Amino acid sequence: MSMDANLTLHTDKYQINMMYAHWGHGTHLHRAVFDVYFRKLPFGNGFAVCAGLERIVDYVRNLRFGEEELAYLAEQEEAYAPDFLEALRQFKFTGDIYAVPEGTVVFPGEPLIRVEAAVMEAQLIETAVLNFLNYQTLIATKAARTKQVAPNDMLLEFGTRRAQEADAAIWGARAAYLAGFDATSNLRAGMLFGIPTKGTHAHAWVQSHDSEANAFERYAAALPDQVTLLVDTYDTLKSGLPNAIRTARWLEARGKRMQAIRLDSGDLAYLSIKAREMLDAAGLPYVKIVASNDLDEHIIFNLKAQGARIDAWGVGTQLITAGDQPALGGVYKLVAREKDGDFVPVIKISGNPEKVTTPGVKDVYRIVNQQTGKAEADYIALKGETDVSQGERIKLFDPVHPYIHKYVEDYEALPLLQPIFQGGALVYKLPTLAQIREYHREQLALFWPEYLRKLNPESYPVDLSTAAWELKMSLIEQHRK
Ligand SMILES: Nc1ncnc2c1ncn2[C@@H]1O[C@H](COP(=O)(O)OP(=O)(O)OP(=O)(O)O)[C@@H](O)[C@H]1O
Ligand SMILES: O=P(O)(O)OC[C@H]1O[C@H](OP(=O)(O)OP(=O)(O)O)[C@H](O)[C@@H]1O
Ligand SMILES: O=C(O)c1cccnc1
Repeated sequence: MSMDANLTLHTDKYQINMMYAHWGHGTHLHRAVFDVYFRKLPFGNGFAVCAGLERIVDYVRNLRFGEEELAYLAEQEEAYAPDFLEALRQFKFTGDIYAVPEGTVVFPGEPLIRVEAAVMEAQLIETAVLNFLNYQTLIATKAARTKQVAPNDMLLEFGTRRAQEADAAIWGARAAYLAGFDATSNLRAGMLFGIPTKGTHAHAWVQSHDSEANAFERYAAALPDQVTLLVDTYDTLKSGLPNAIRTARWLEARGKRMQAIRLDSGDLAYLSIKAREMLDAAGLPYVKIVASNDLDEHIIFNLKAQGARIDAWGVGTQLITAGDQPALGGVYKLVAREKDGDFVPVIKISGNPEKVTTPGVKDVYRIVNQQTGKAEADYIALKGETDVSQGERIKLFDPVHPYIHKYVEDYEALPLLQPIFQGGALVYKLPTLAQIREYHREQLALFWPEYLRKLNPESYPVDLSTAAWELKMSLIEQHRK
């Protein structure tokens, strides 16, 4: 079997089964509209950072059932009819996709992607779209939290060895970078995406020499412009620091400057403060201090509160695995379907009000106050509602407590969903990763700090238009009868 990625069968079997059943009944080309959204923010954060679109675009463009895929499907116990497999041979994505650009600050309950396509096409892509979007958005959000506690420090992504396999490592590195990390240790992520790469050395380098002093010197001799020395193999303050200081002097004598030392165990606050004193006393104020060792945003925040003198943070396991919450629960829900040539809205009812879907084909607008330049709410309107897109007075109300409301008129409505595919053709120019990173930074500036803070943030309003709300209520009512 070739491992070259044809991702077309990167889907749940039930999608193919539904496609087959639609095909058998002749409904496979009926159009359907699906929304992608998540219901709950991860990590107790006040926002999420949308990521995954670039991978989704690549996936959708390359959807094809090749011989290997078709032969495999032919073996399945479902006994799919040969004519169905022939139809799959012709398959391509011919639908429309709208999506929120990567780096956008997003909130629960709002569509991040809208797929309008033949139901067979829309169904096939559900699994992969969620797989990409959920993971990358989760890691970008975790990275944004880390960036928030160390906004002016260097953040290094070190997670590959602990990541949930290879794709997670590289796409996680990319997600971390777009949300504010400065570099990754993964060279392939660097090569594929243009992320800056950085590397120090491991304990193995020190252990593979007779002495730490000798190890440091030989490392400095080999890479004199990129010297960061790991000082904790034997005794950080008694051995690692003095040896590193000697190496820095050795480099100075050759006209070079040592970049940094790295601390990877022990009390990082205490050790960094002591190390800073020793480096400064040795006339080496330019030598920076890197720390690593199971770091996350909480430990970094704590270390800073303790006065740690750390300039750069290597963050691995907790970031790349989103250790404290390893999944985002983004869902893909049918909101409208074609019937007699028209779209009719559909709903999914649930005893849990959060799980009742919002029917209809919808757009999402970010309502930005013209006076303050800050976002006031996101506003979900039915496609074709013109008051919001034309900046007329709109009513903002809490969909859970609709009596809490206000009217706004002095606003700019920024549409969040952008056309990505139209009739199967890519119509979106993918931004560069540098542009996404910059855009993400600008996004944060749109929000009041109370929505962004790491602990107990205010919840940002995501509102429905009156028409969208009434449609939802009427479908709920209809199903109660
Ligand atoms: N001053 C500090 N305040 C809070 N947490 C800290 C502080 N210093 C280090 N930590 C964190 O505490 C944890 C310490 O891990 P652990 O108990 O395994 O100690 P260690 O120093 O790594 O020991 P080992 O030598 O076995 O690696 C790490 O997550 C580290 O980042
Ligand atoms: O702690 P994380 O946030 O996951 O960051 C990555 C970790 O990976 C390395 O340790 P490892 O013990 O794998 O190798 P080493 O011998 O280089 O320390 C490095 O020293 C970090 O501690
Ligand atoms: O360069 C480093 O120091 C590094 C890279 C990956 C994991 N831990 C450390």
